[in-house]
Amino acid sequence: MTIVEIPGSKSITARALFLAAAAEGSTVLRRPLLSDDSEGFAEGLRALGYRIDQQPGVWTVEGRPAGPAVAEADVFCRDGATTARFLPALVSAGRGTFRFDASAQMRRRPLGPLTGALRELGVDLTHEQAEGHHPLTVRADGIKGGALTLDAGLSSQFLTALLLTGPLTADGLDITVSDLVSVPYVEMTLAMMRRFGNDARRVGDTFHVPAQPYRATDYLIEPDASTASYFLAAAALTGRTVTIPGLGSDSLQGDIRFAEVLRQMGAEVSLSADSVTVTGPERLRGITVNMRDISDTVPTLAAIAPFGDGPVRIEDVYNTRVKECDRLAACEQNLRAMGVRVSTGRDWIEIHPGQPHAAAIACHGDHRIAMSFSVTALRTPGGVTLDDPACVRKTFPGFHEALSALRAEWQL
Ligand SMILES: O=C(O)C1=C[C@@H](OP(=O)(O)O)[C@@H](O)[C@H](O)C1
Ligand SMILES: C=C(OP(=O)(O)O)C(=O)O
Repeated sequence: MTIVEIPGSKSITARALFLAAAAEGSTVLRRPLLSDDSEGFAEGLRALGYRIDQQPGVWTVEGRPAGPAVAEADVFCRDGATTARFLPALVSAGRGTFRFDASAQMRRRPLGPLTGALRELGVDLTHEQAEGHHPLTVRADGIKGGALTLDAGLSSQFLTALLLTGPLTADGLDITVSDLVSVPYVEMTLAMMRRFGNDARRVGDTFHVPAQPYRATDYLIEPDASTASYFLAAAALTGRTVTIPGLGSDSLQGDIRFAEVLRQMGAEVSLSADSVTVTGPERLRGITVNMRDISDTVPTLAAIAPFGDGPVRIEDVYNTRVKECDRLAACEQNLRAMGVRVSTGRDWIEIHPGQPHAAAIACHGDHRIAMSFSVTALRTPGGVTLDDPACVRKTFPGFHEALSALRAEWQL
């Protein structure tokens, strides 16, 4: 049995930073993620005048319920969609002129439903180039609040940004959503808002957010369940056993359900409140699975799918086409390059059984493509080469070292 320590959750770290910045008092965050996304989020807050003390394993954030400490700022959001979507909403509830830009990759990703909603709430927001994309400028003068509608079919992060901001408005928000994807991330948002003292709740398709101030707290960040998926998949693929401590049925992260997907494929899975263990079967089974709730693990599943005894079909994942890259297209391209038969439609991918051969993998600057196909390499004679191995820094800079340690232990 191999124990793998997984770094902190990207999504929980981003929310915790937002909530701590907006809370009355000083918040202690334990075991935050150290990666490009989380560093970028913290750097963005600092540019807005928030004070964050970063010690190894412990970040302390001085909250400012009234909003940014500066009247003007320029924030670069790197590749992080949580930074690029949550921070413009945060500043909108404050006062001042704030410009946001992001990497070329992030500039391509959608923002329109969120900026449209902020405008509906009276926020003066202008896009500098393409409508609905970075760069943008917010001239903020507080938000009164009220009712609004939101299309969350491309990303749940639009809703999370508004939910997190709701308590900072004068009257609170009532947000009615359509076509919501990635529901577990919204449940995570509500659960974390509760931990910081706000009783936002969902009734049907409407989210009610009272203007109830956030209070500082002491918050322990869980290991990242999407990152865990690569190590659980590695066990499933090689017939080994991997245990991940700190991540189990009590997790706030929907992606822990990836273990259930592996169970359907024949792996032995045991889940306690705070750990998960996966043992790979003799032969993986082909399955059909809807991954709308856990779409960050689509590339992980696609990468081990050729080793099934029948086709693996992944459905209802259109929005994986607007992530760091078009992930259905990237999975299709790379599996084909390895000689695997694969087909895709608007919101699905189907992968047929076959032994992959060595190939050069096009990462498209996407950490999940790089990490997923590194797992395929464990059972690919000749392995793979990645055109951009460093792109894993977005969520797990130490990924390659961690996977090499597994290889060494398993003598692969
Ligand atoms: O809110 C979050 O922290 C996230 C929500 C999901 O995005 P979508 O809602 O765009 O699917 C997920 O893919 C992303 O990695 C993190
Ligand atoms: C989609 C992802 O990130 P982001 O927060 O940039 O959307 C991801 O980490 O897979």
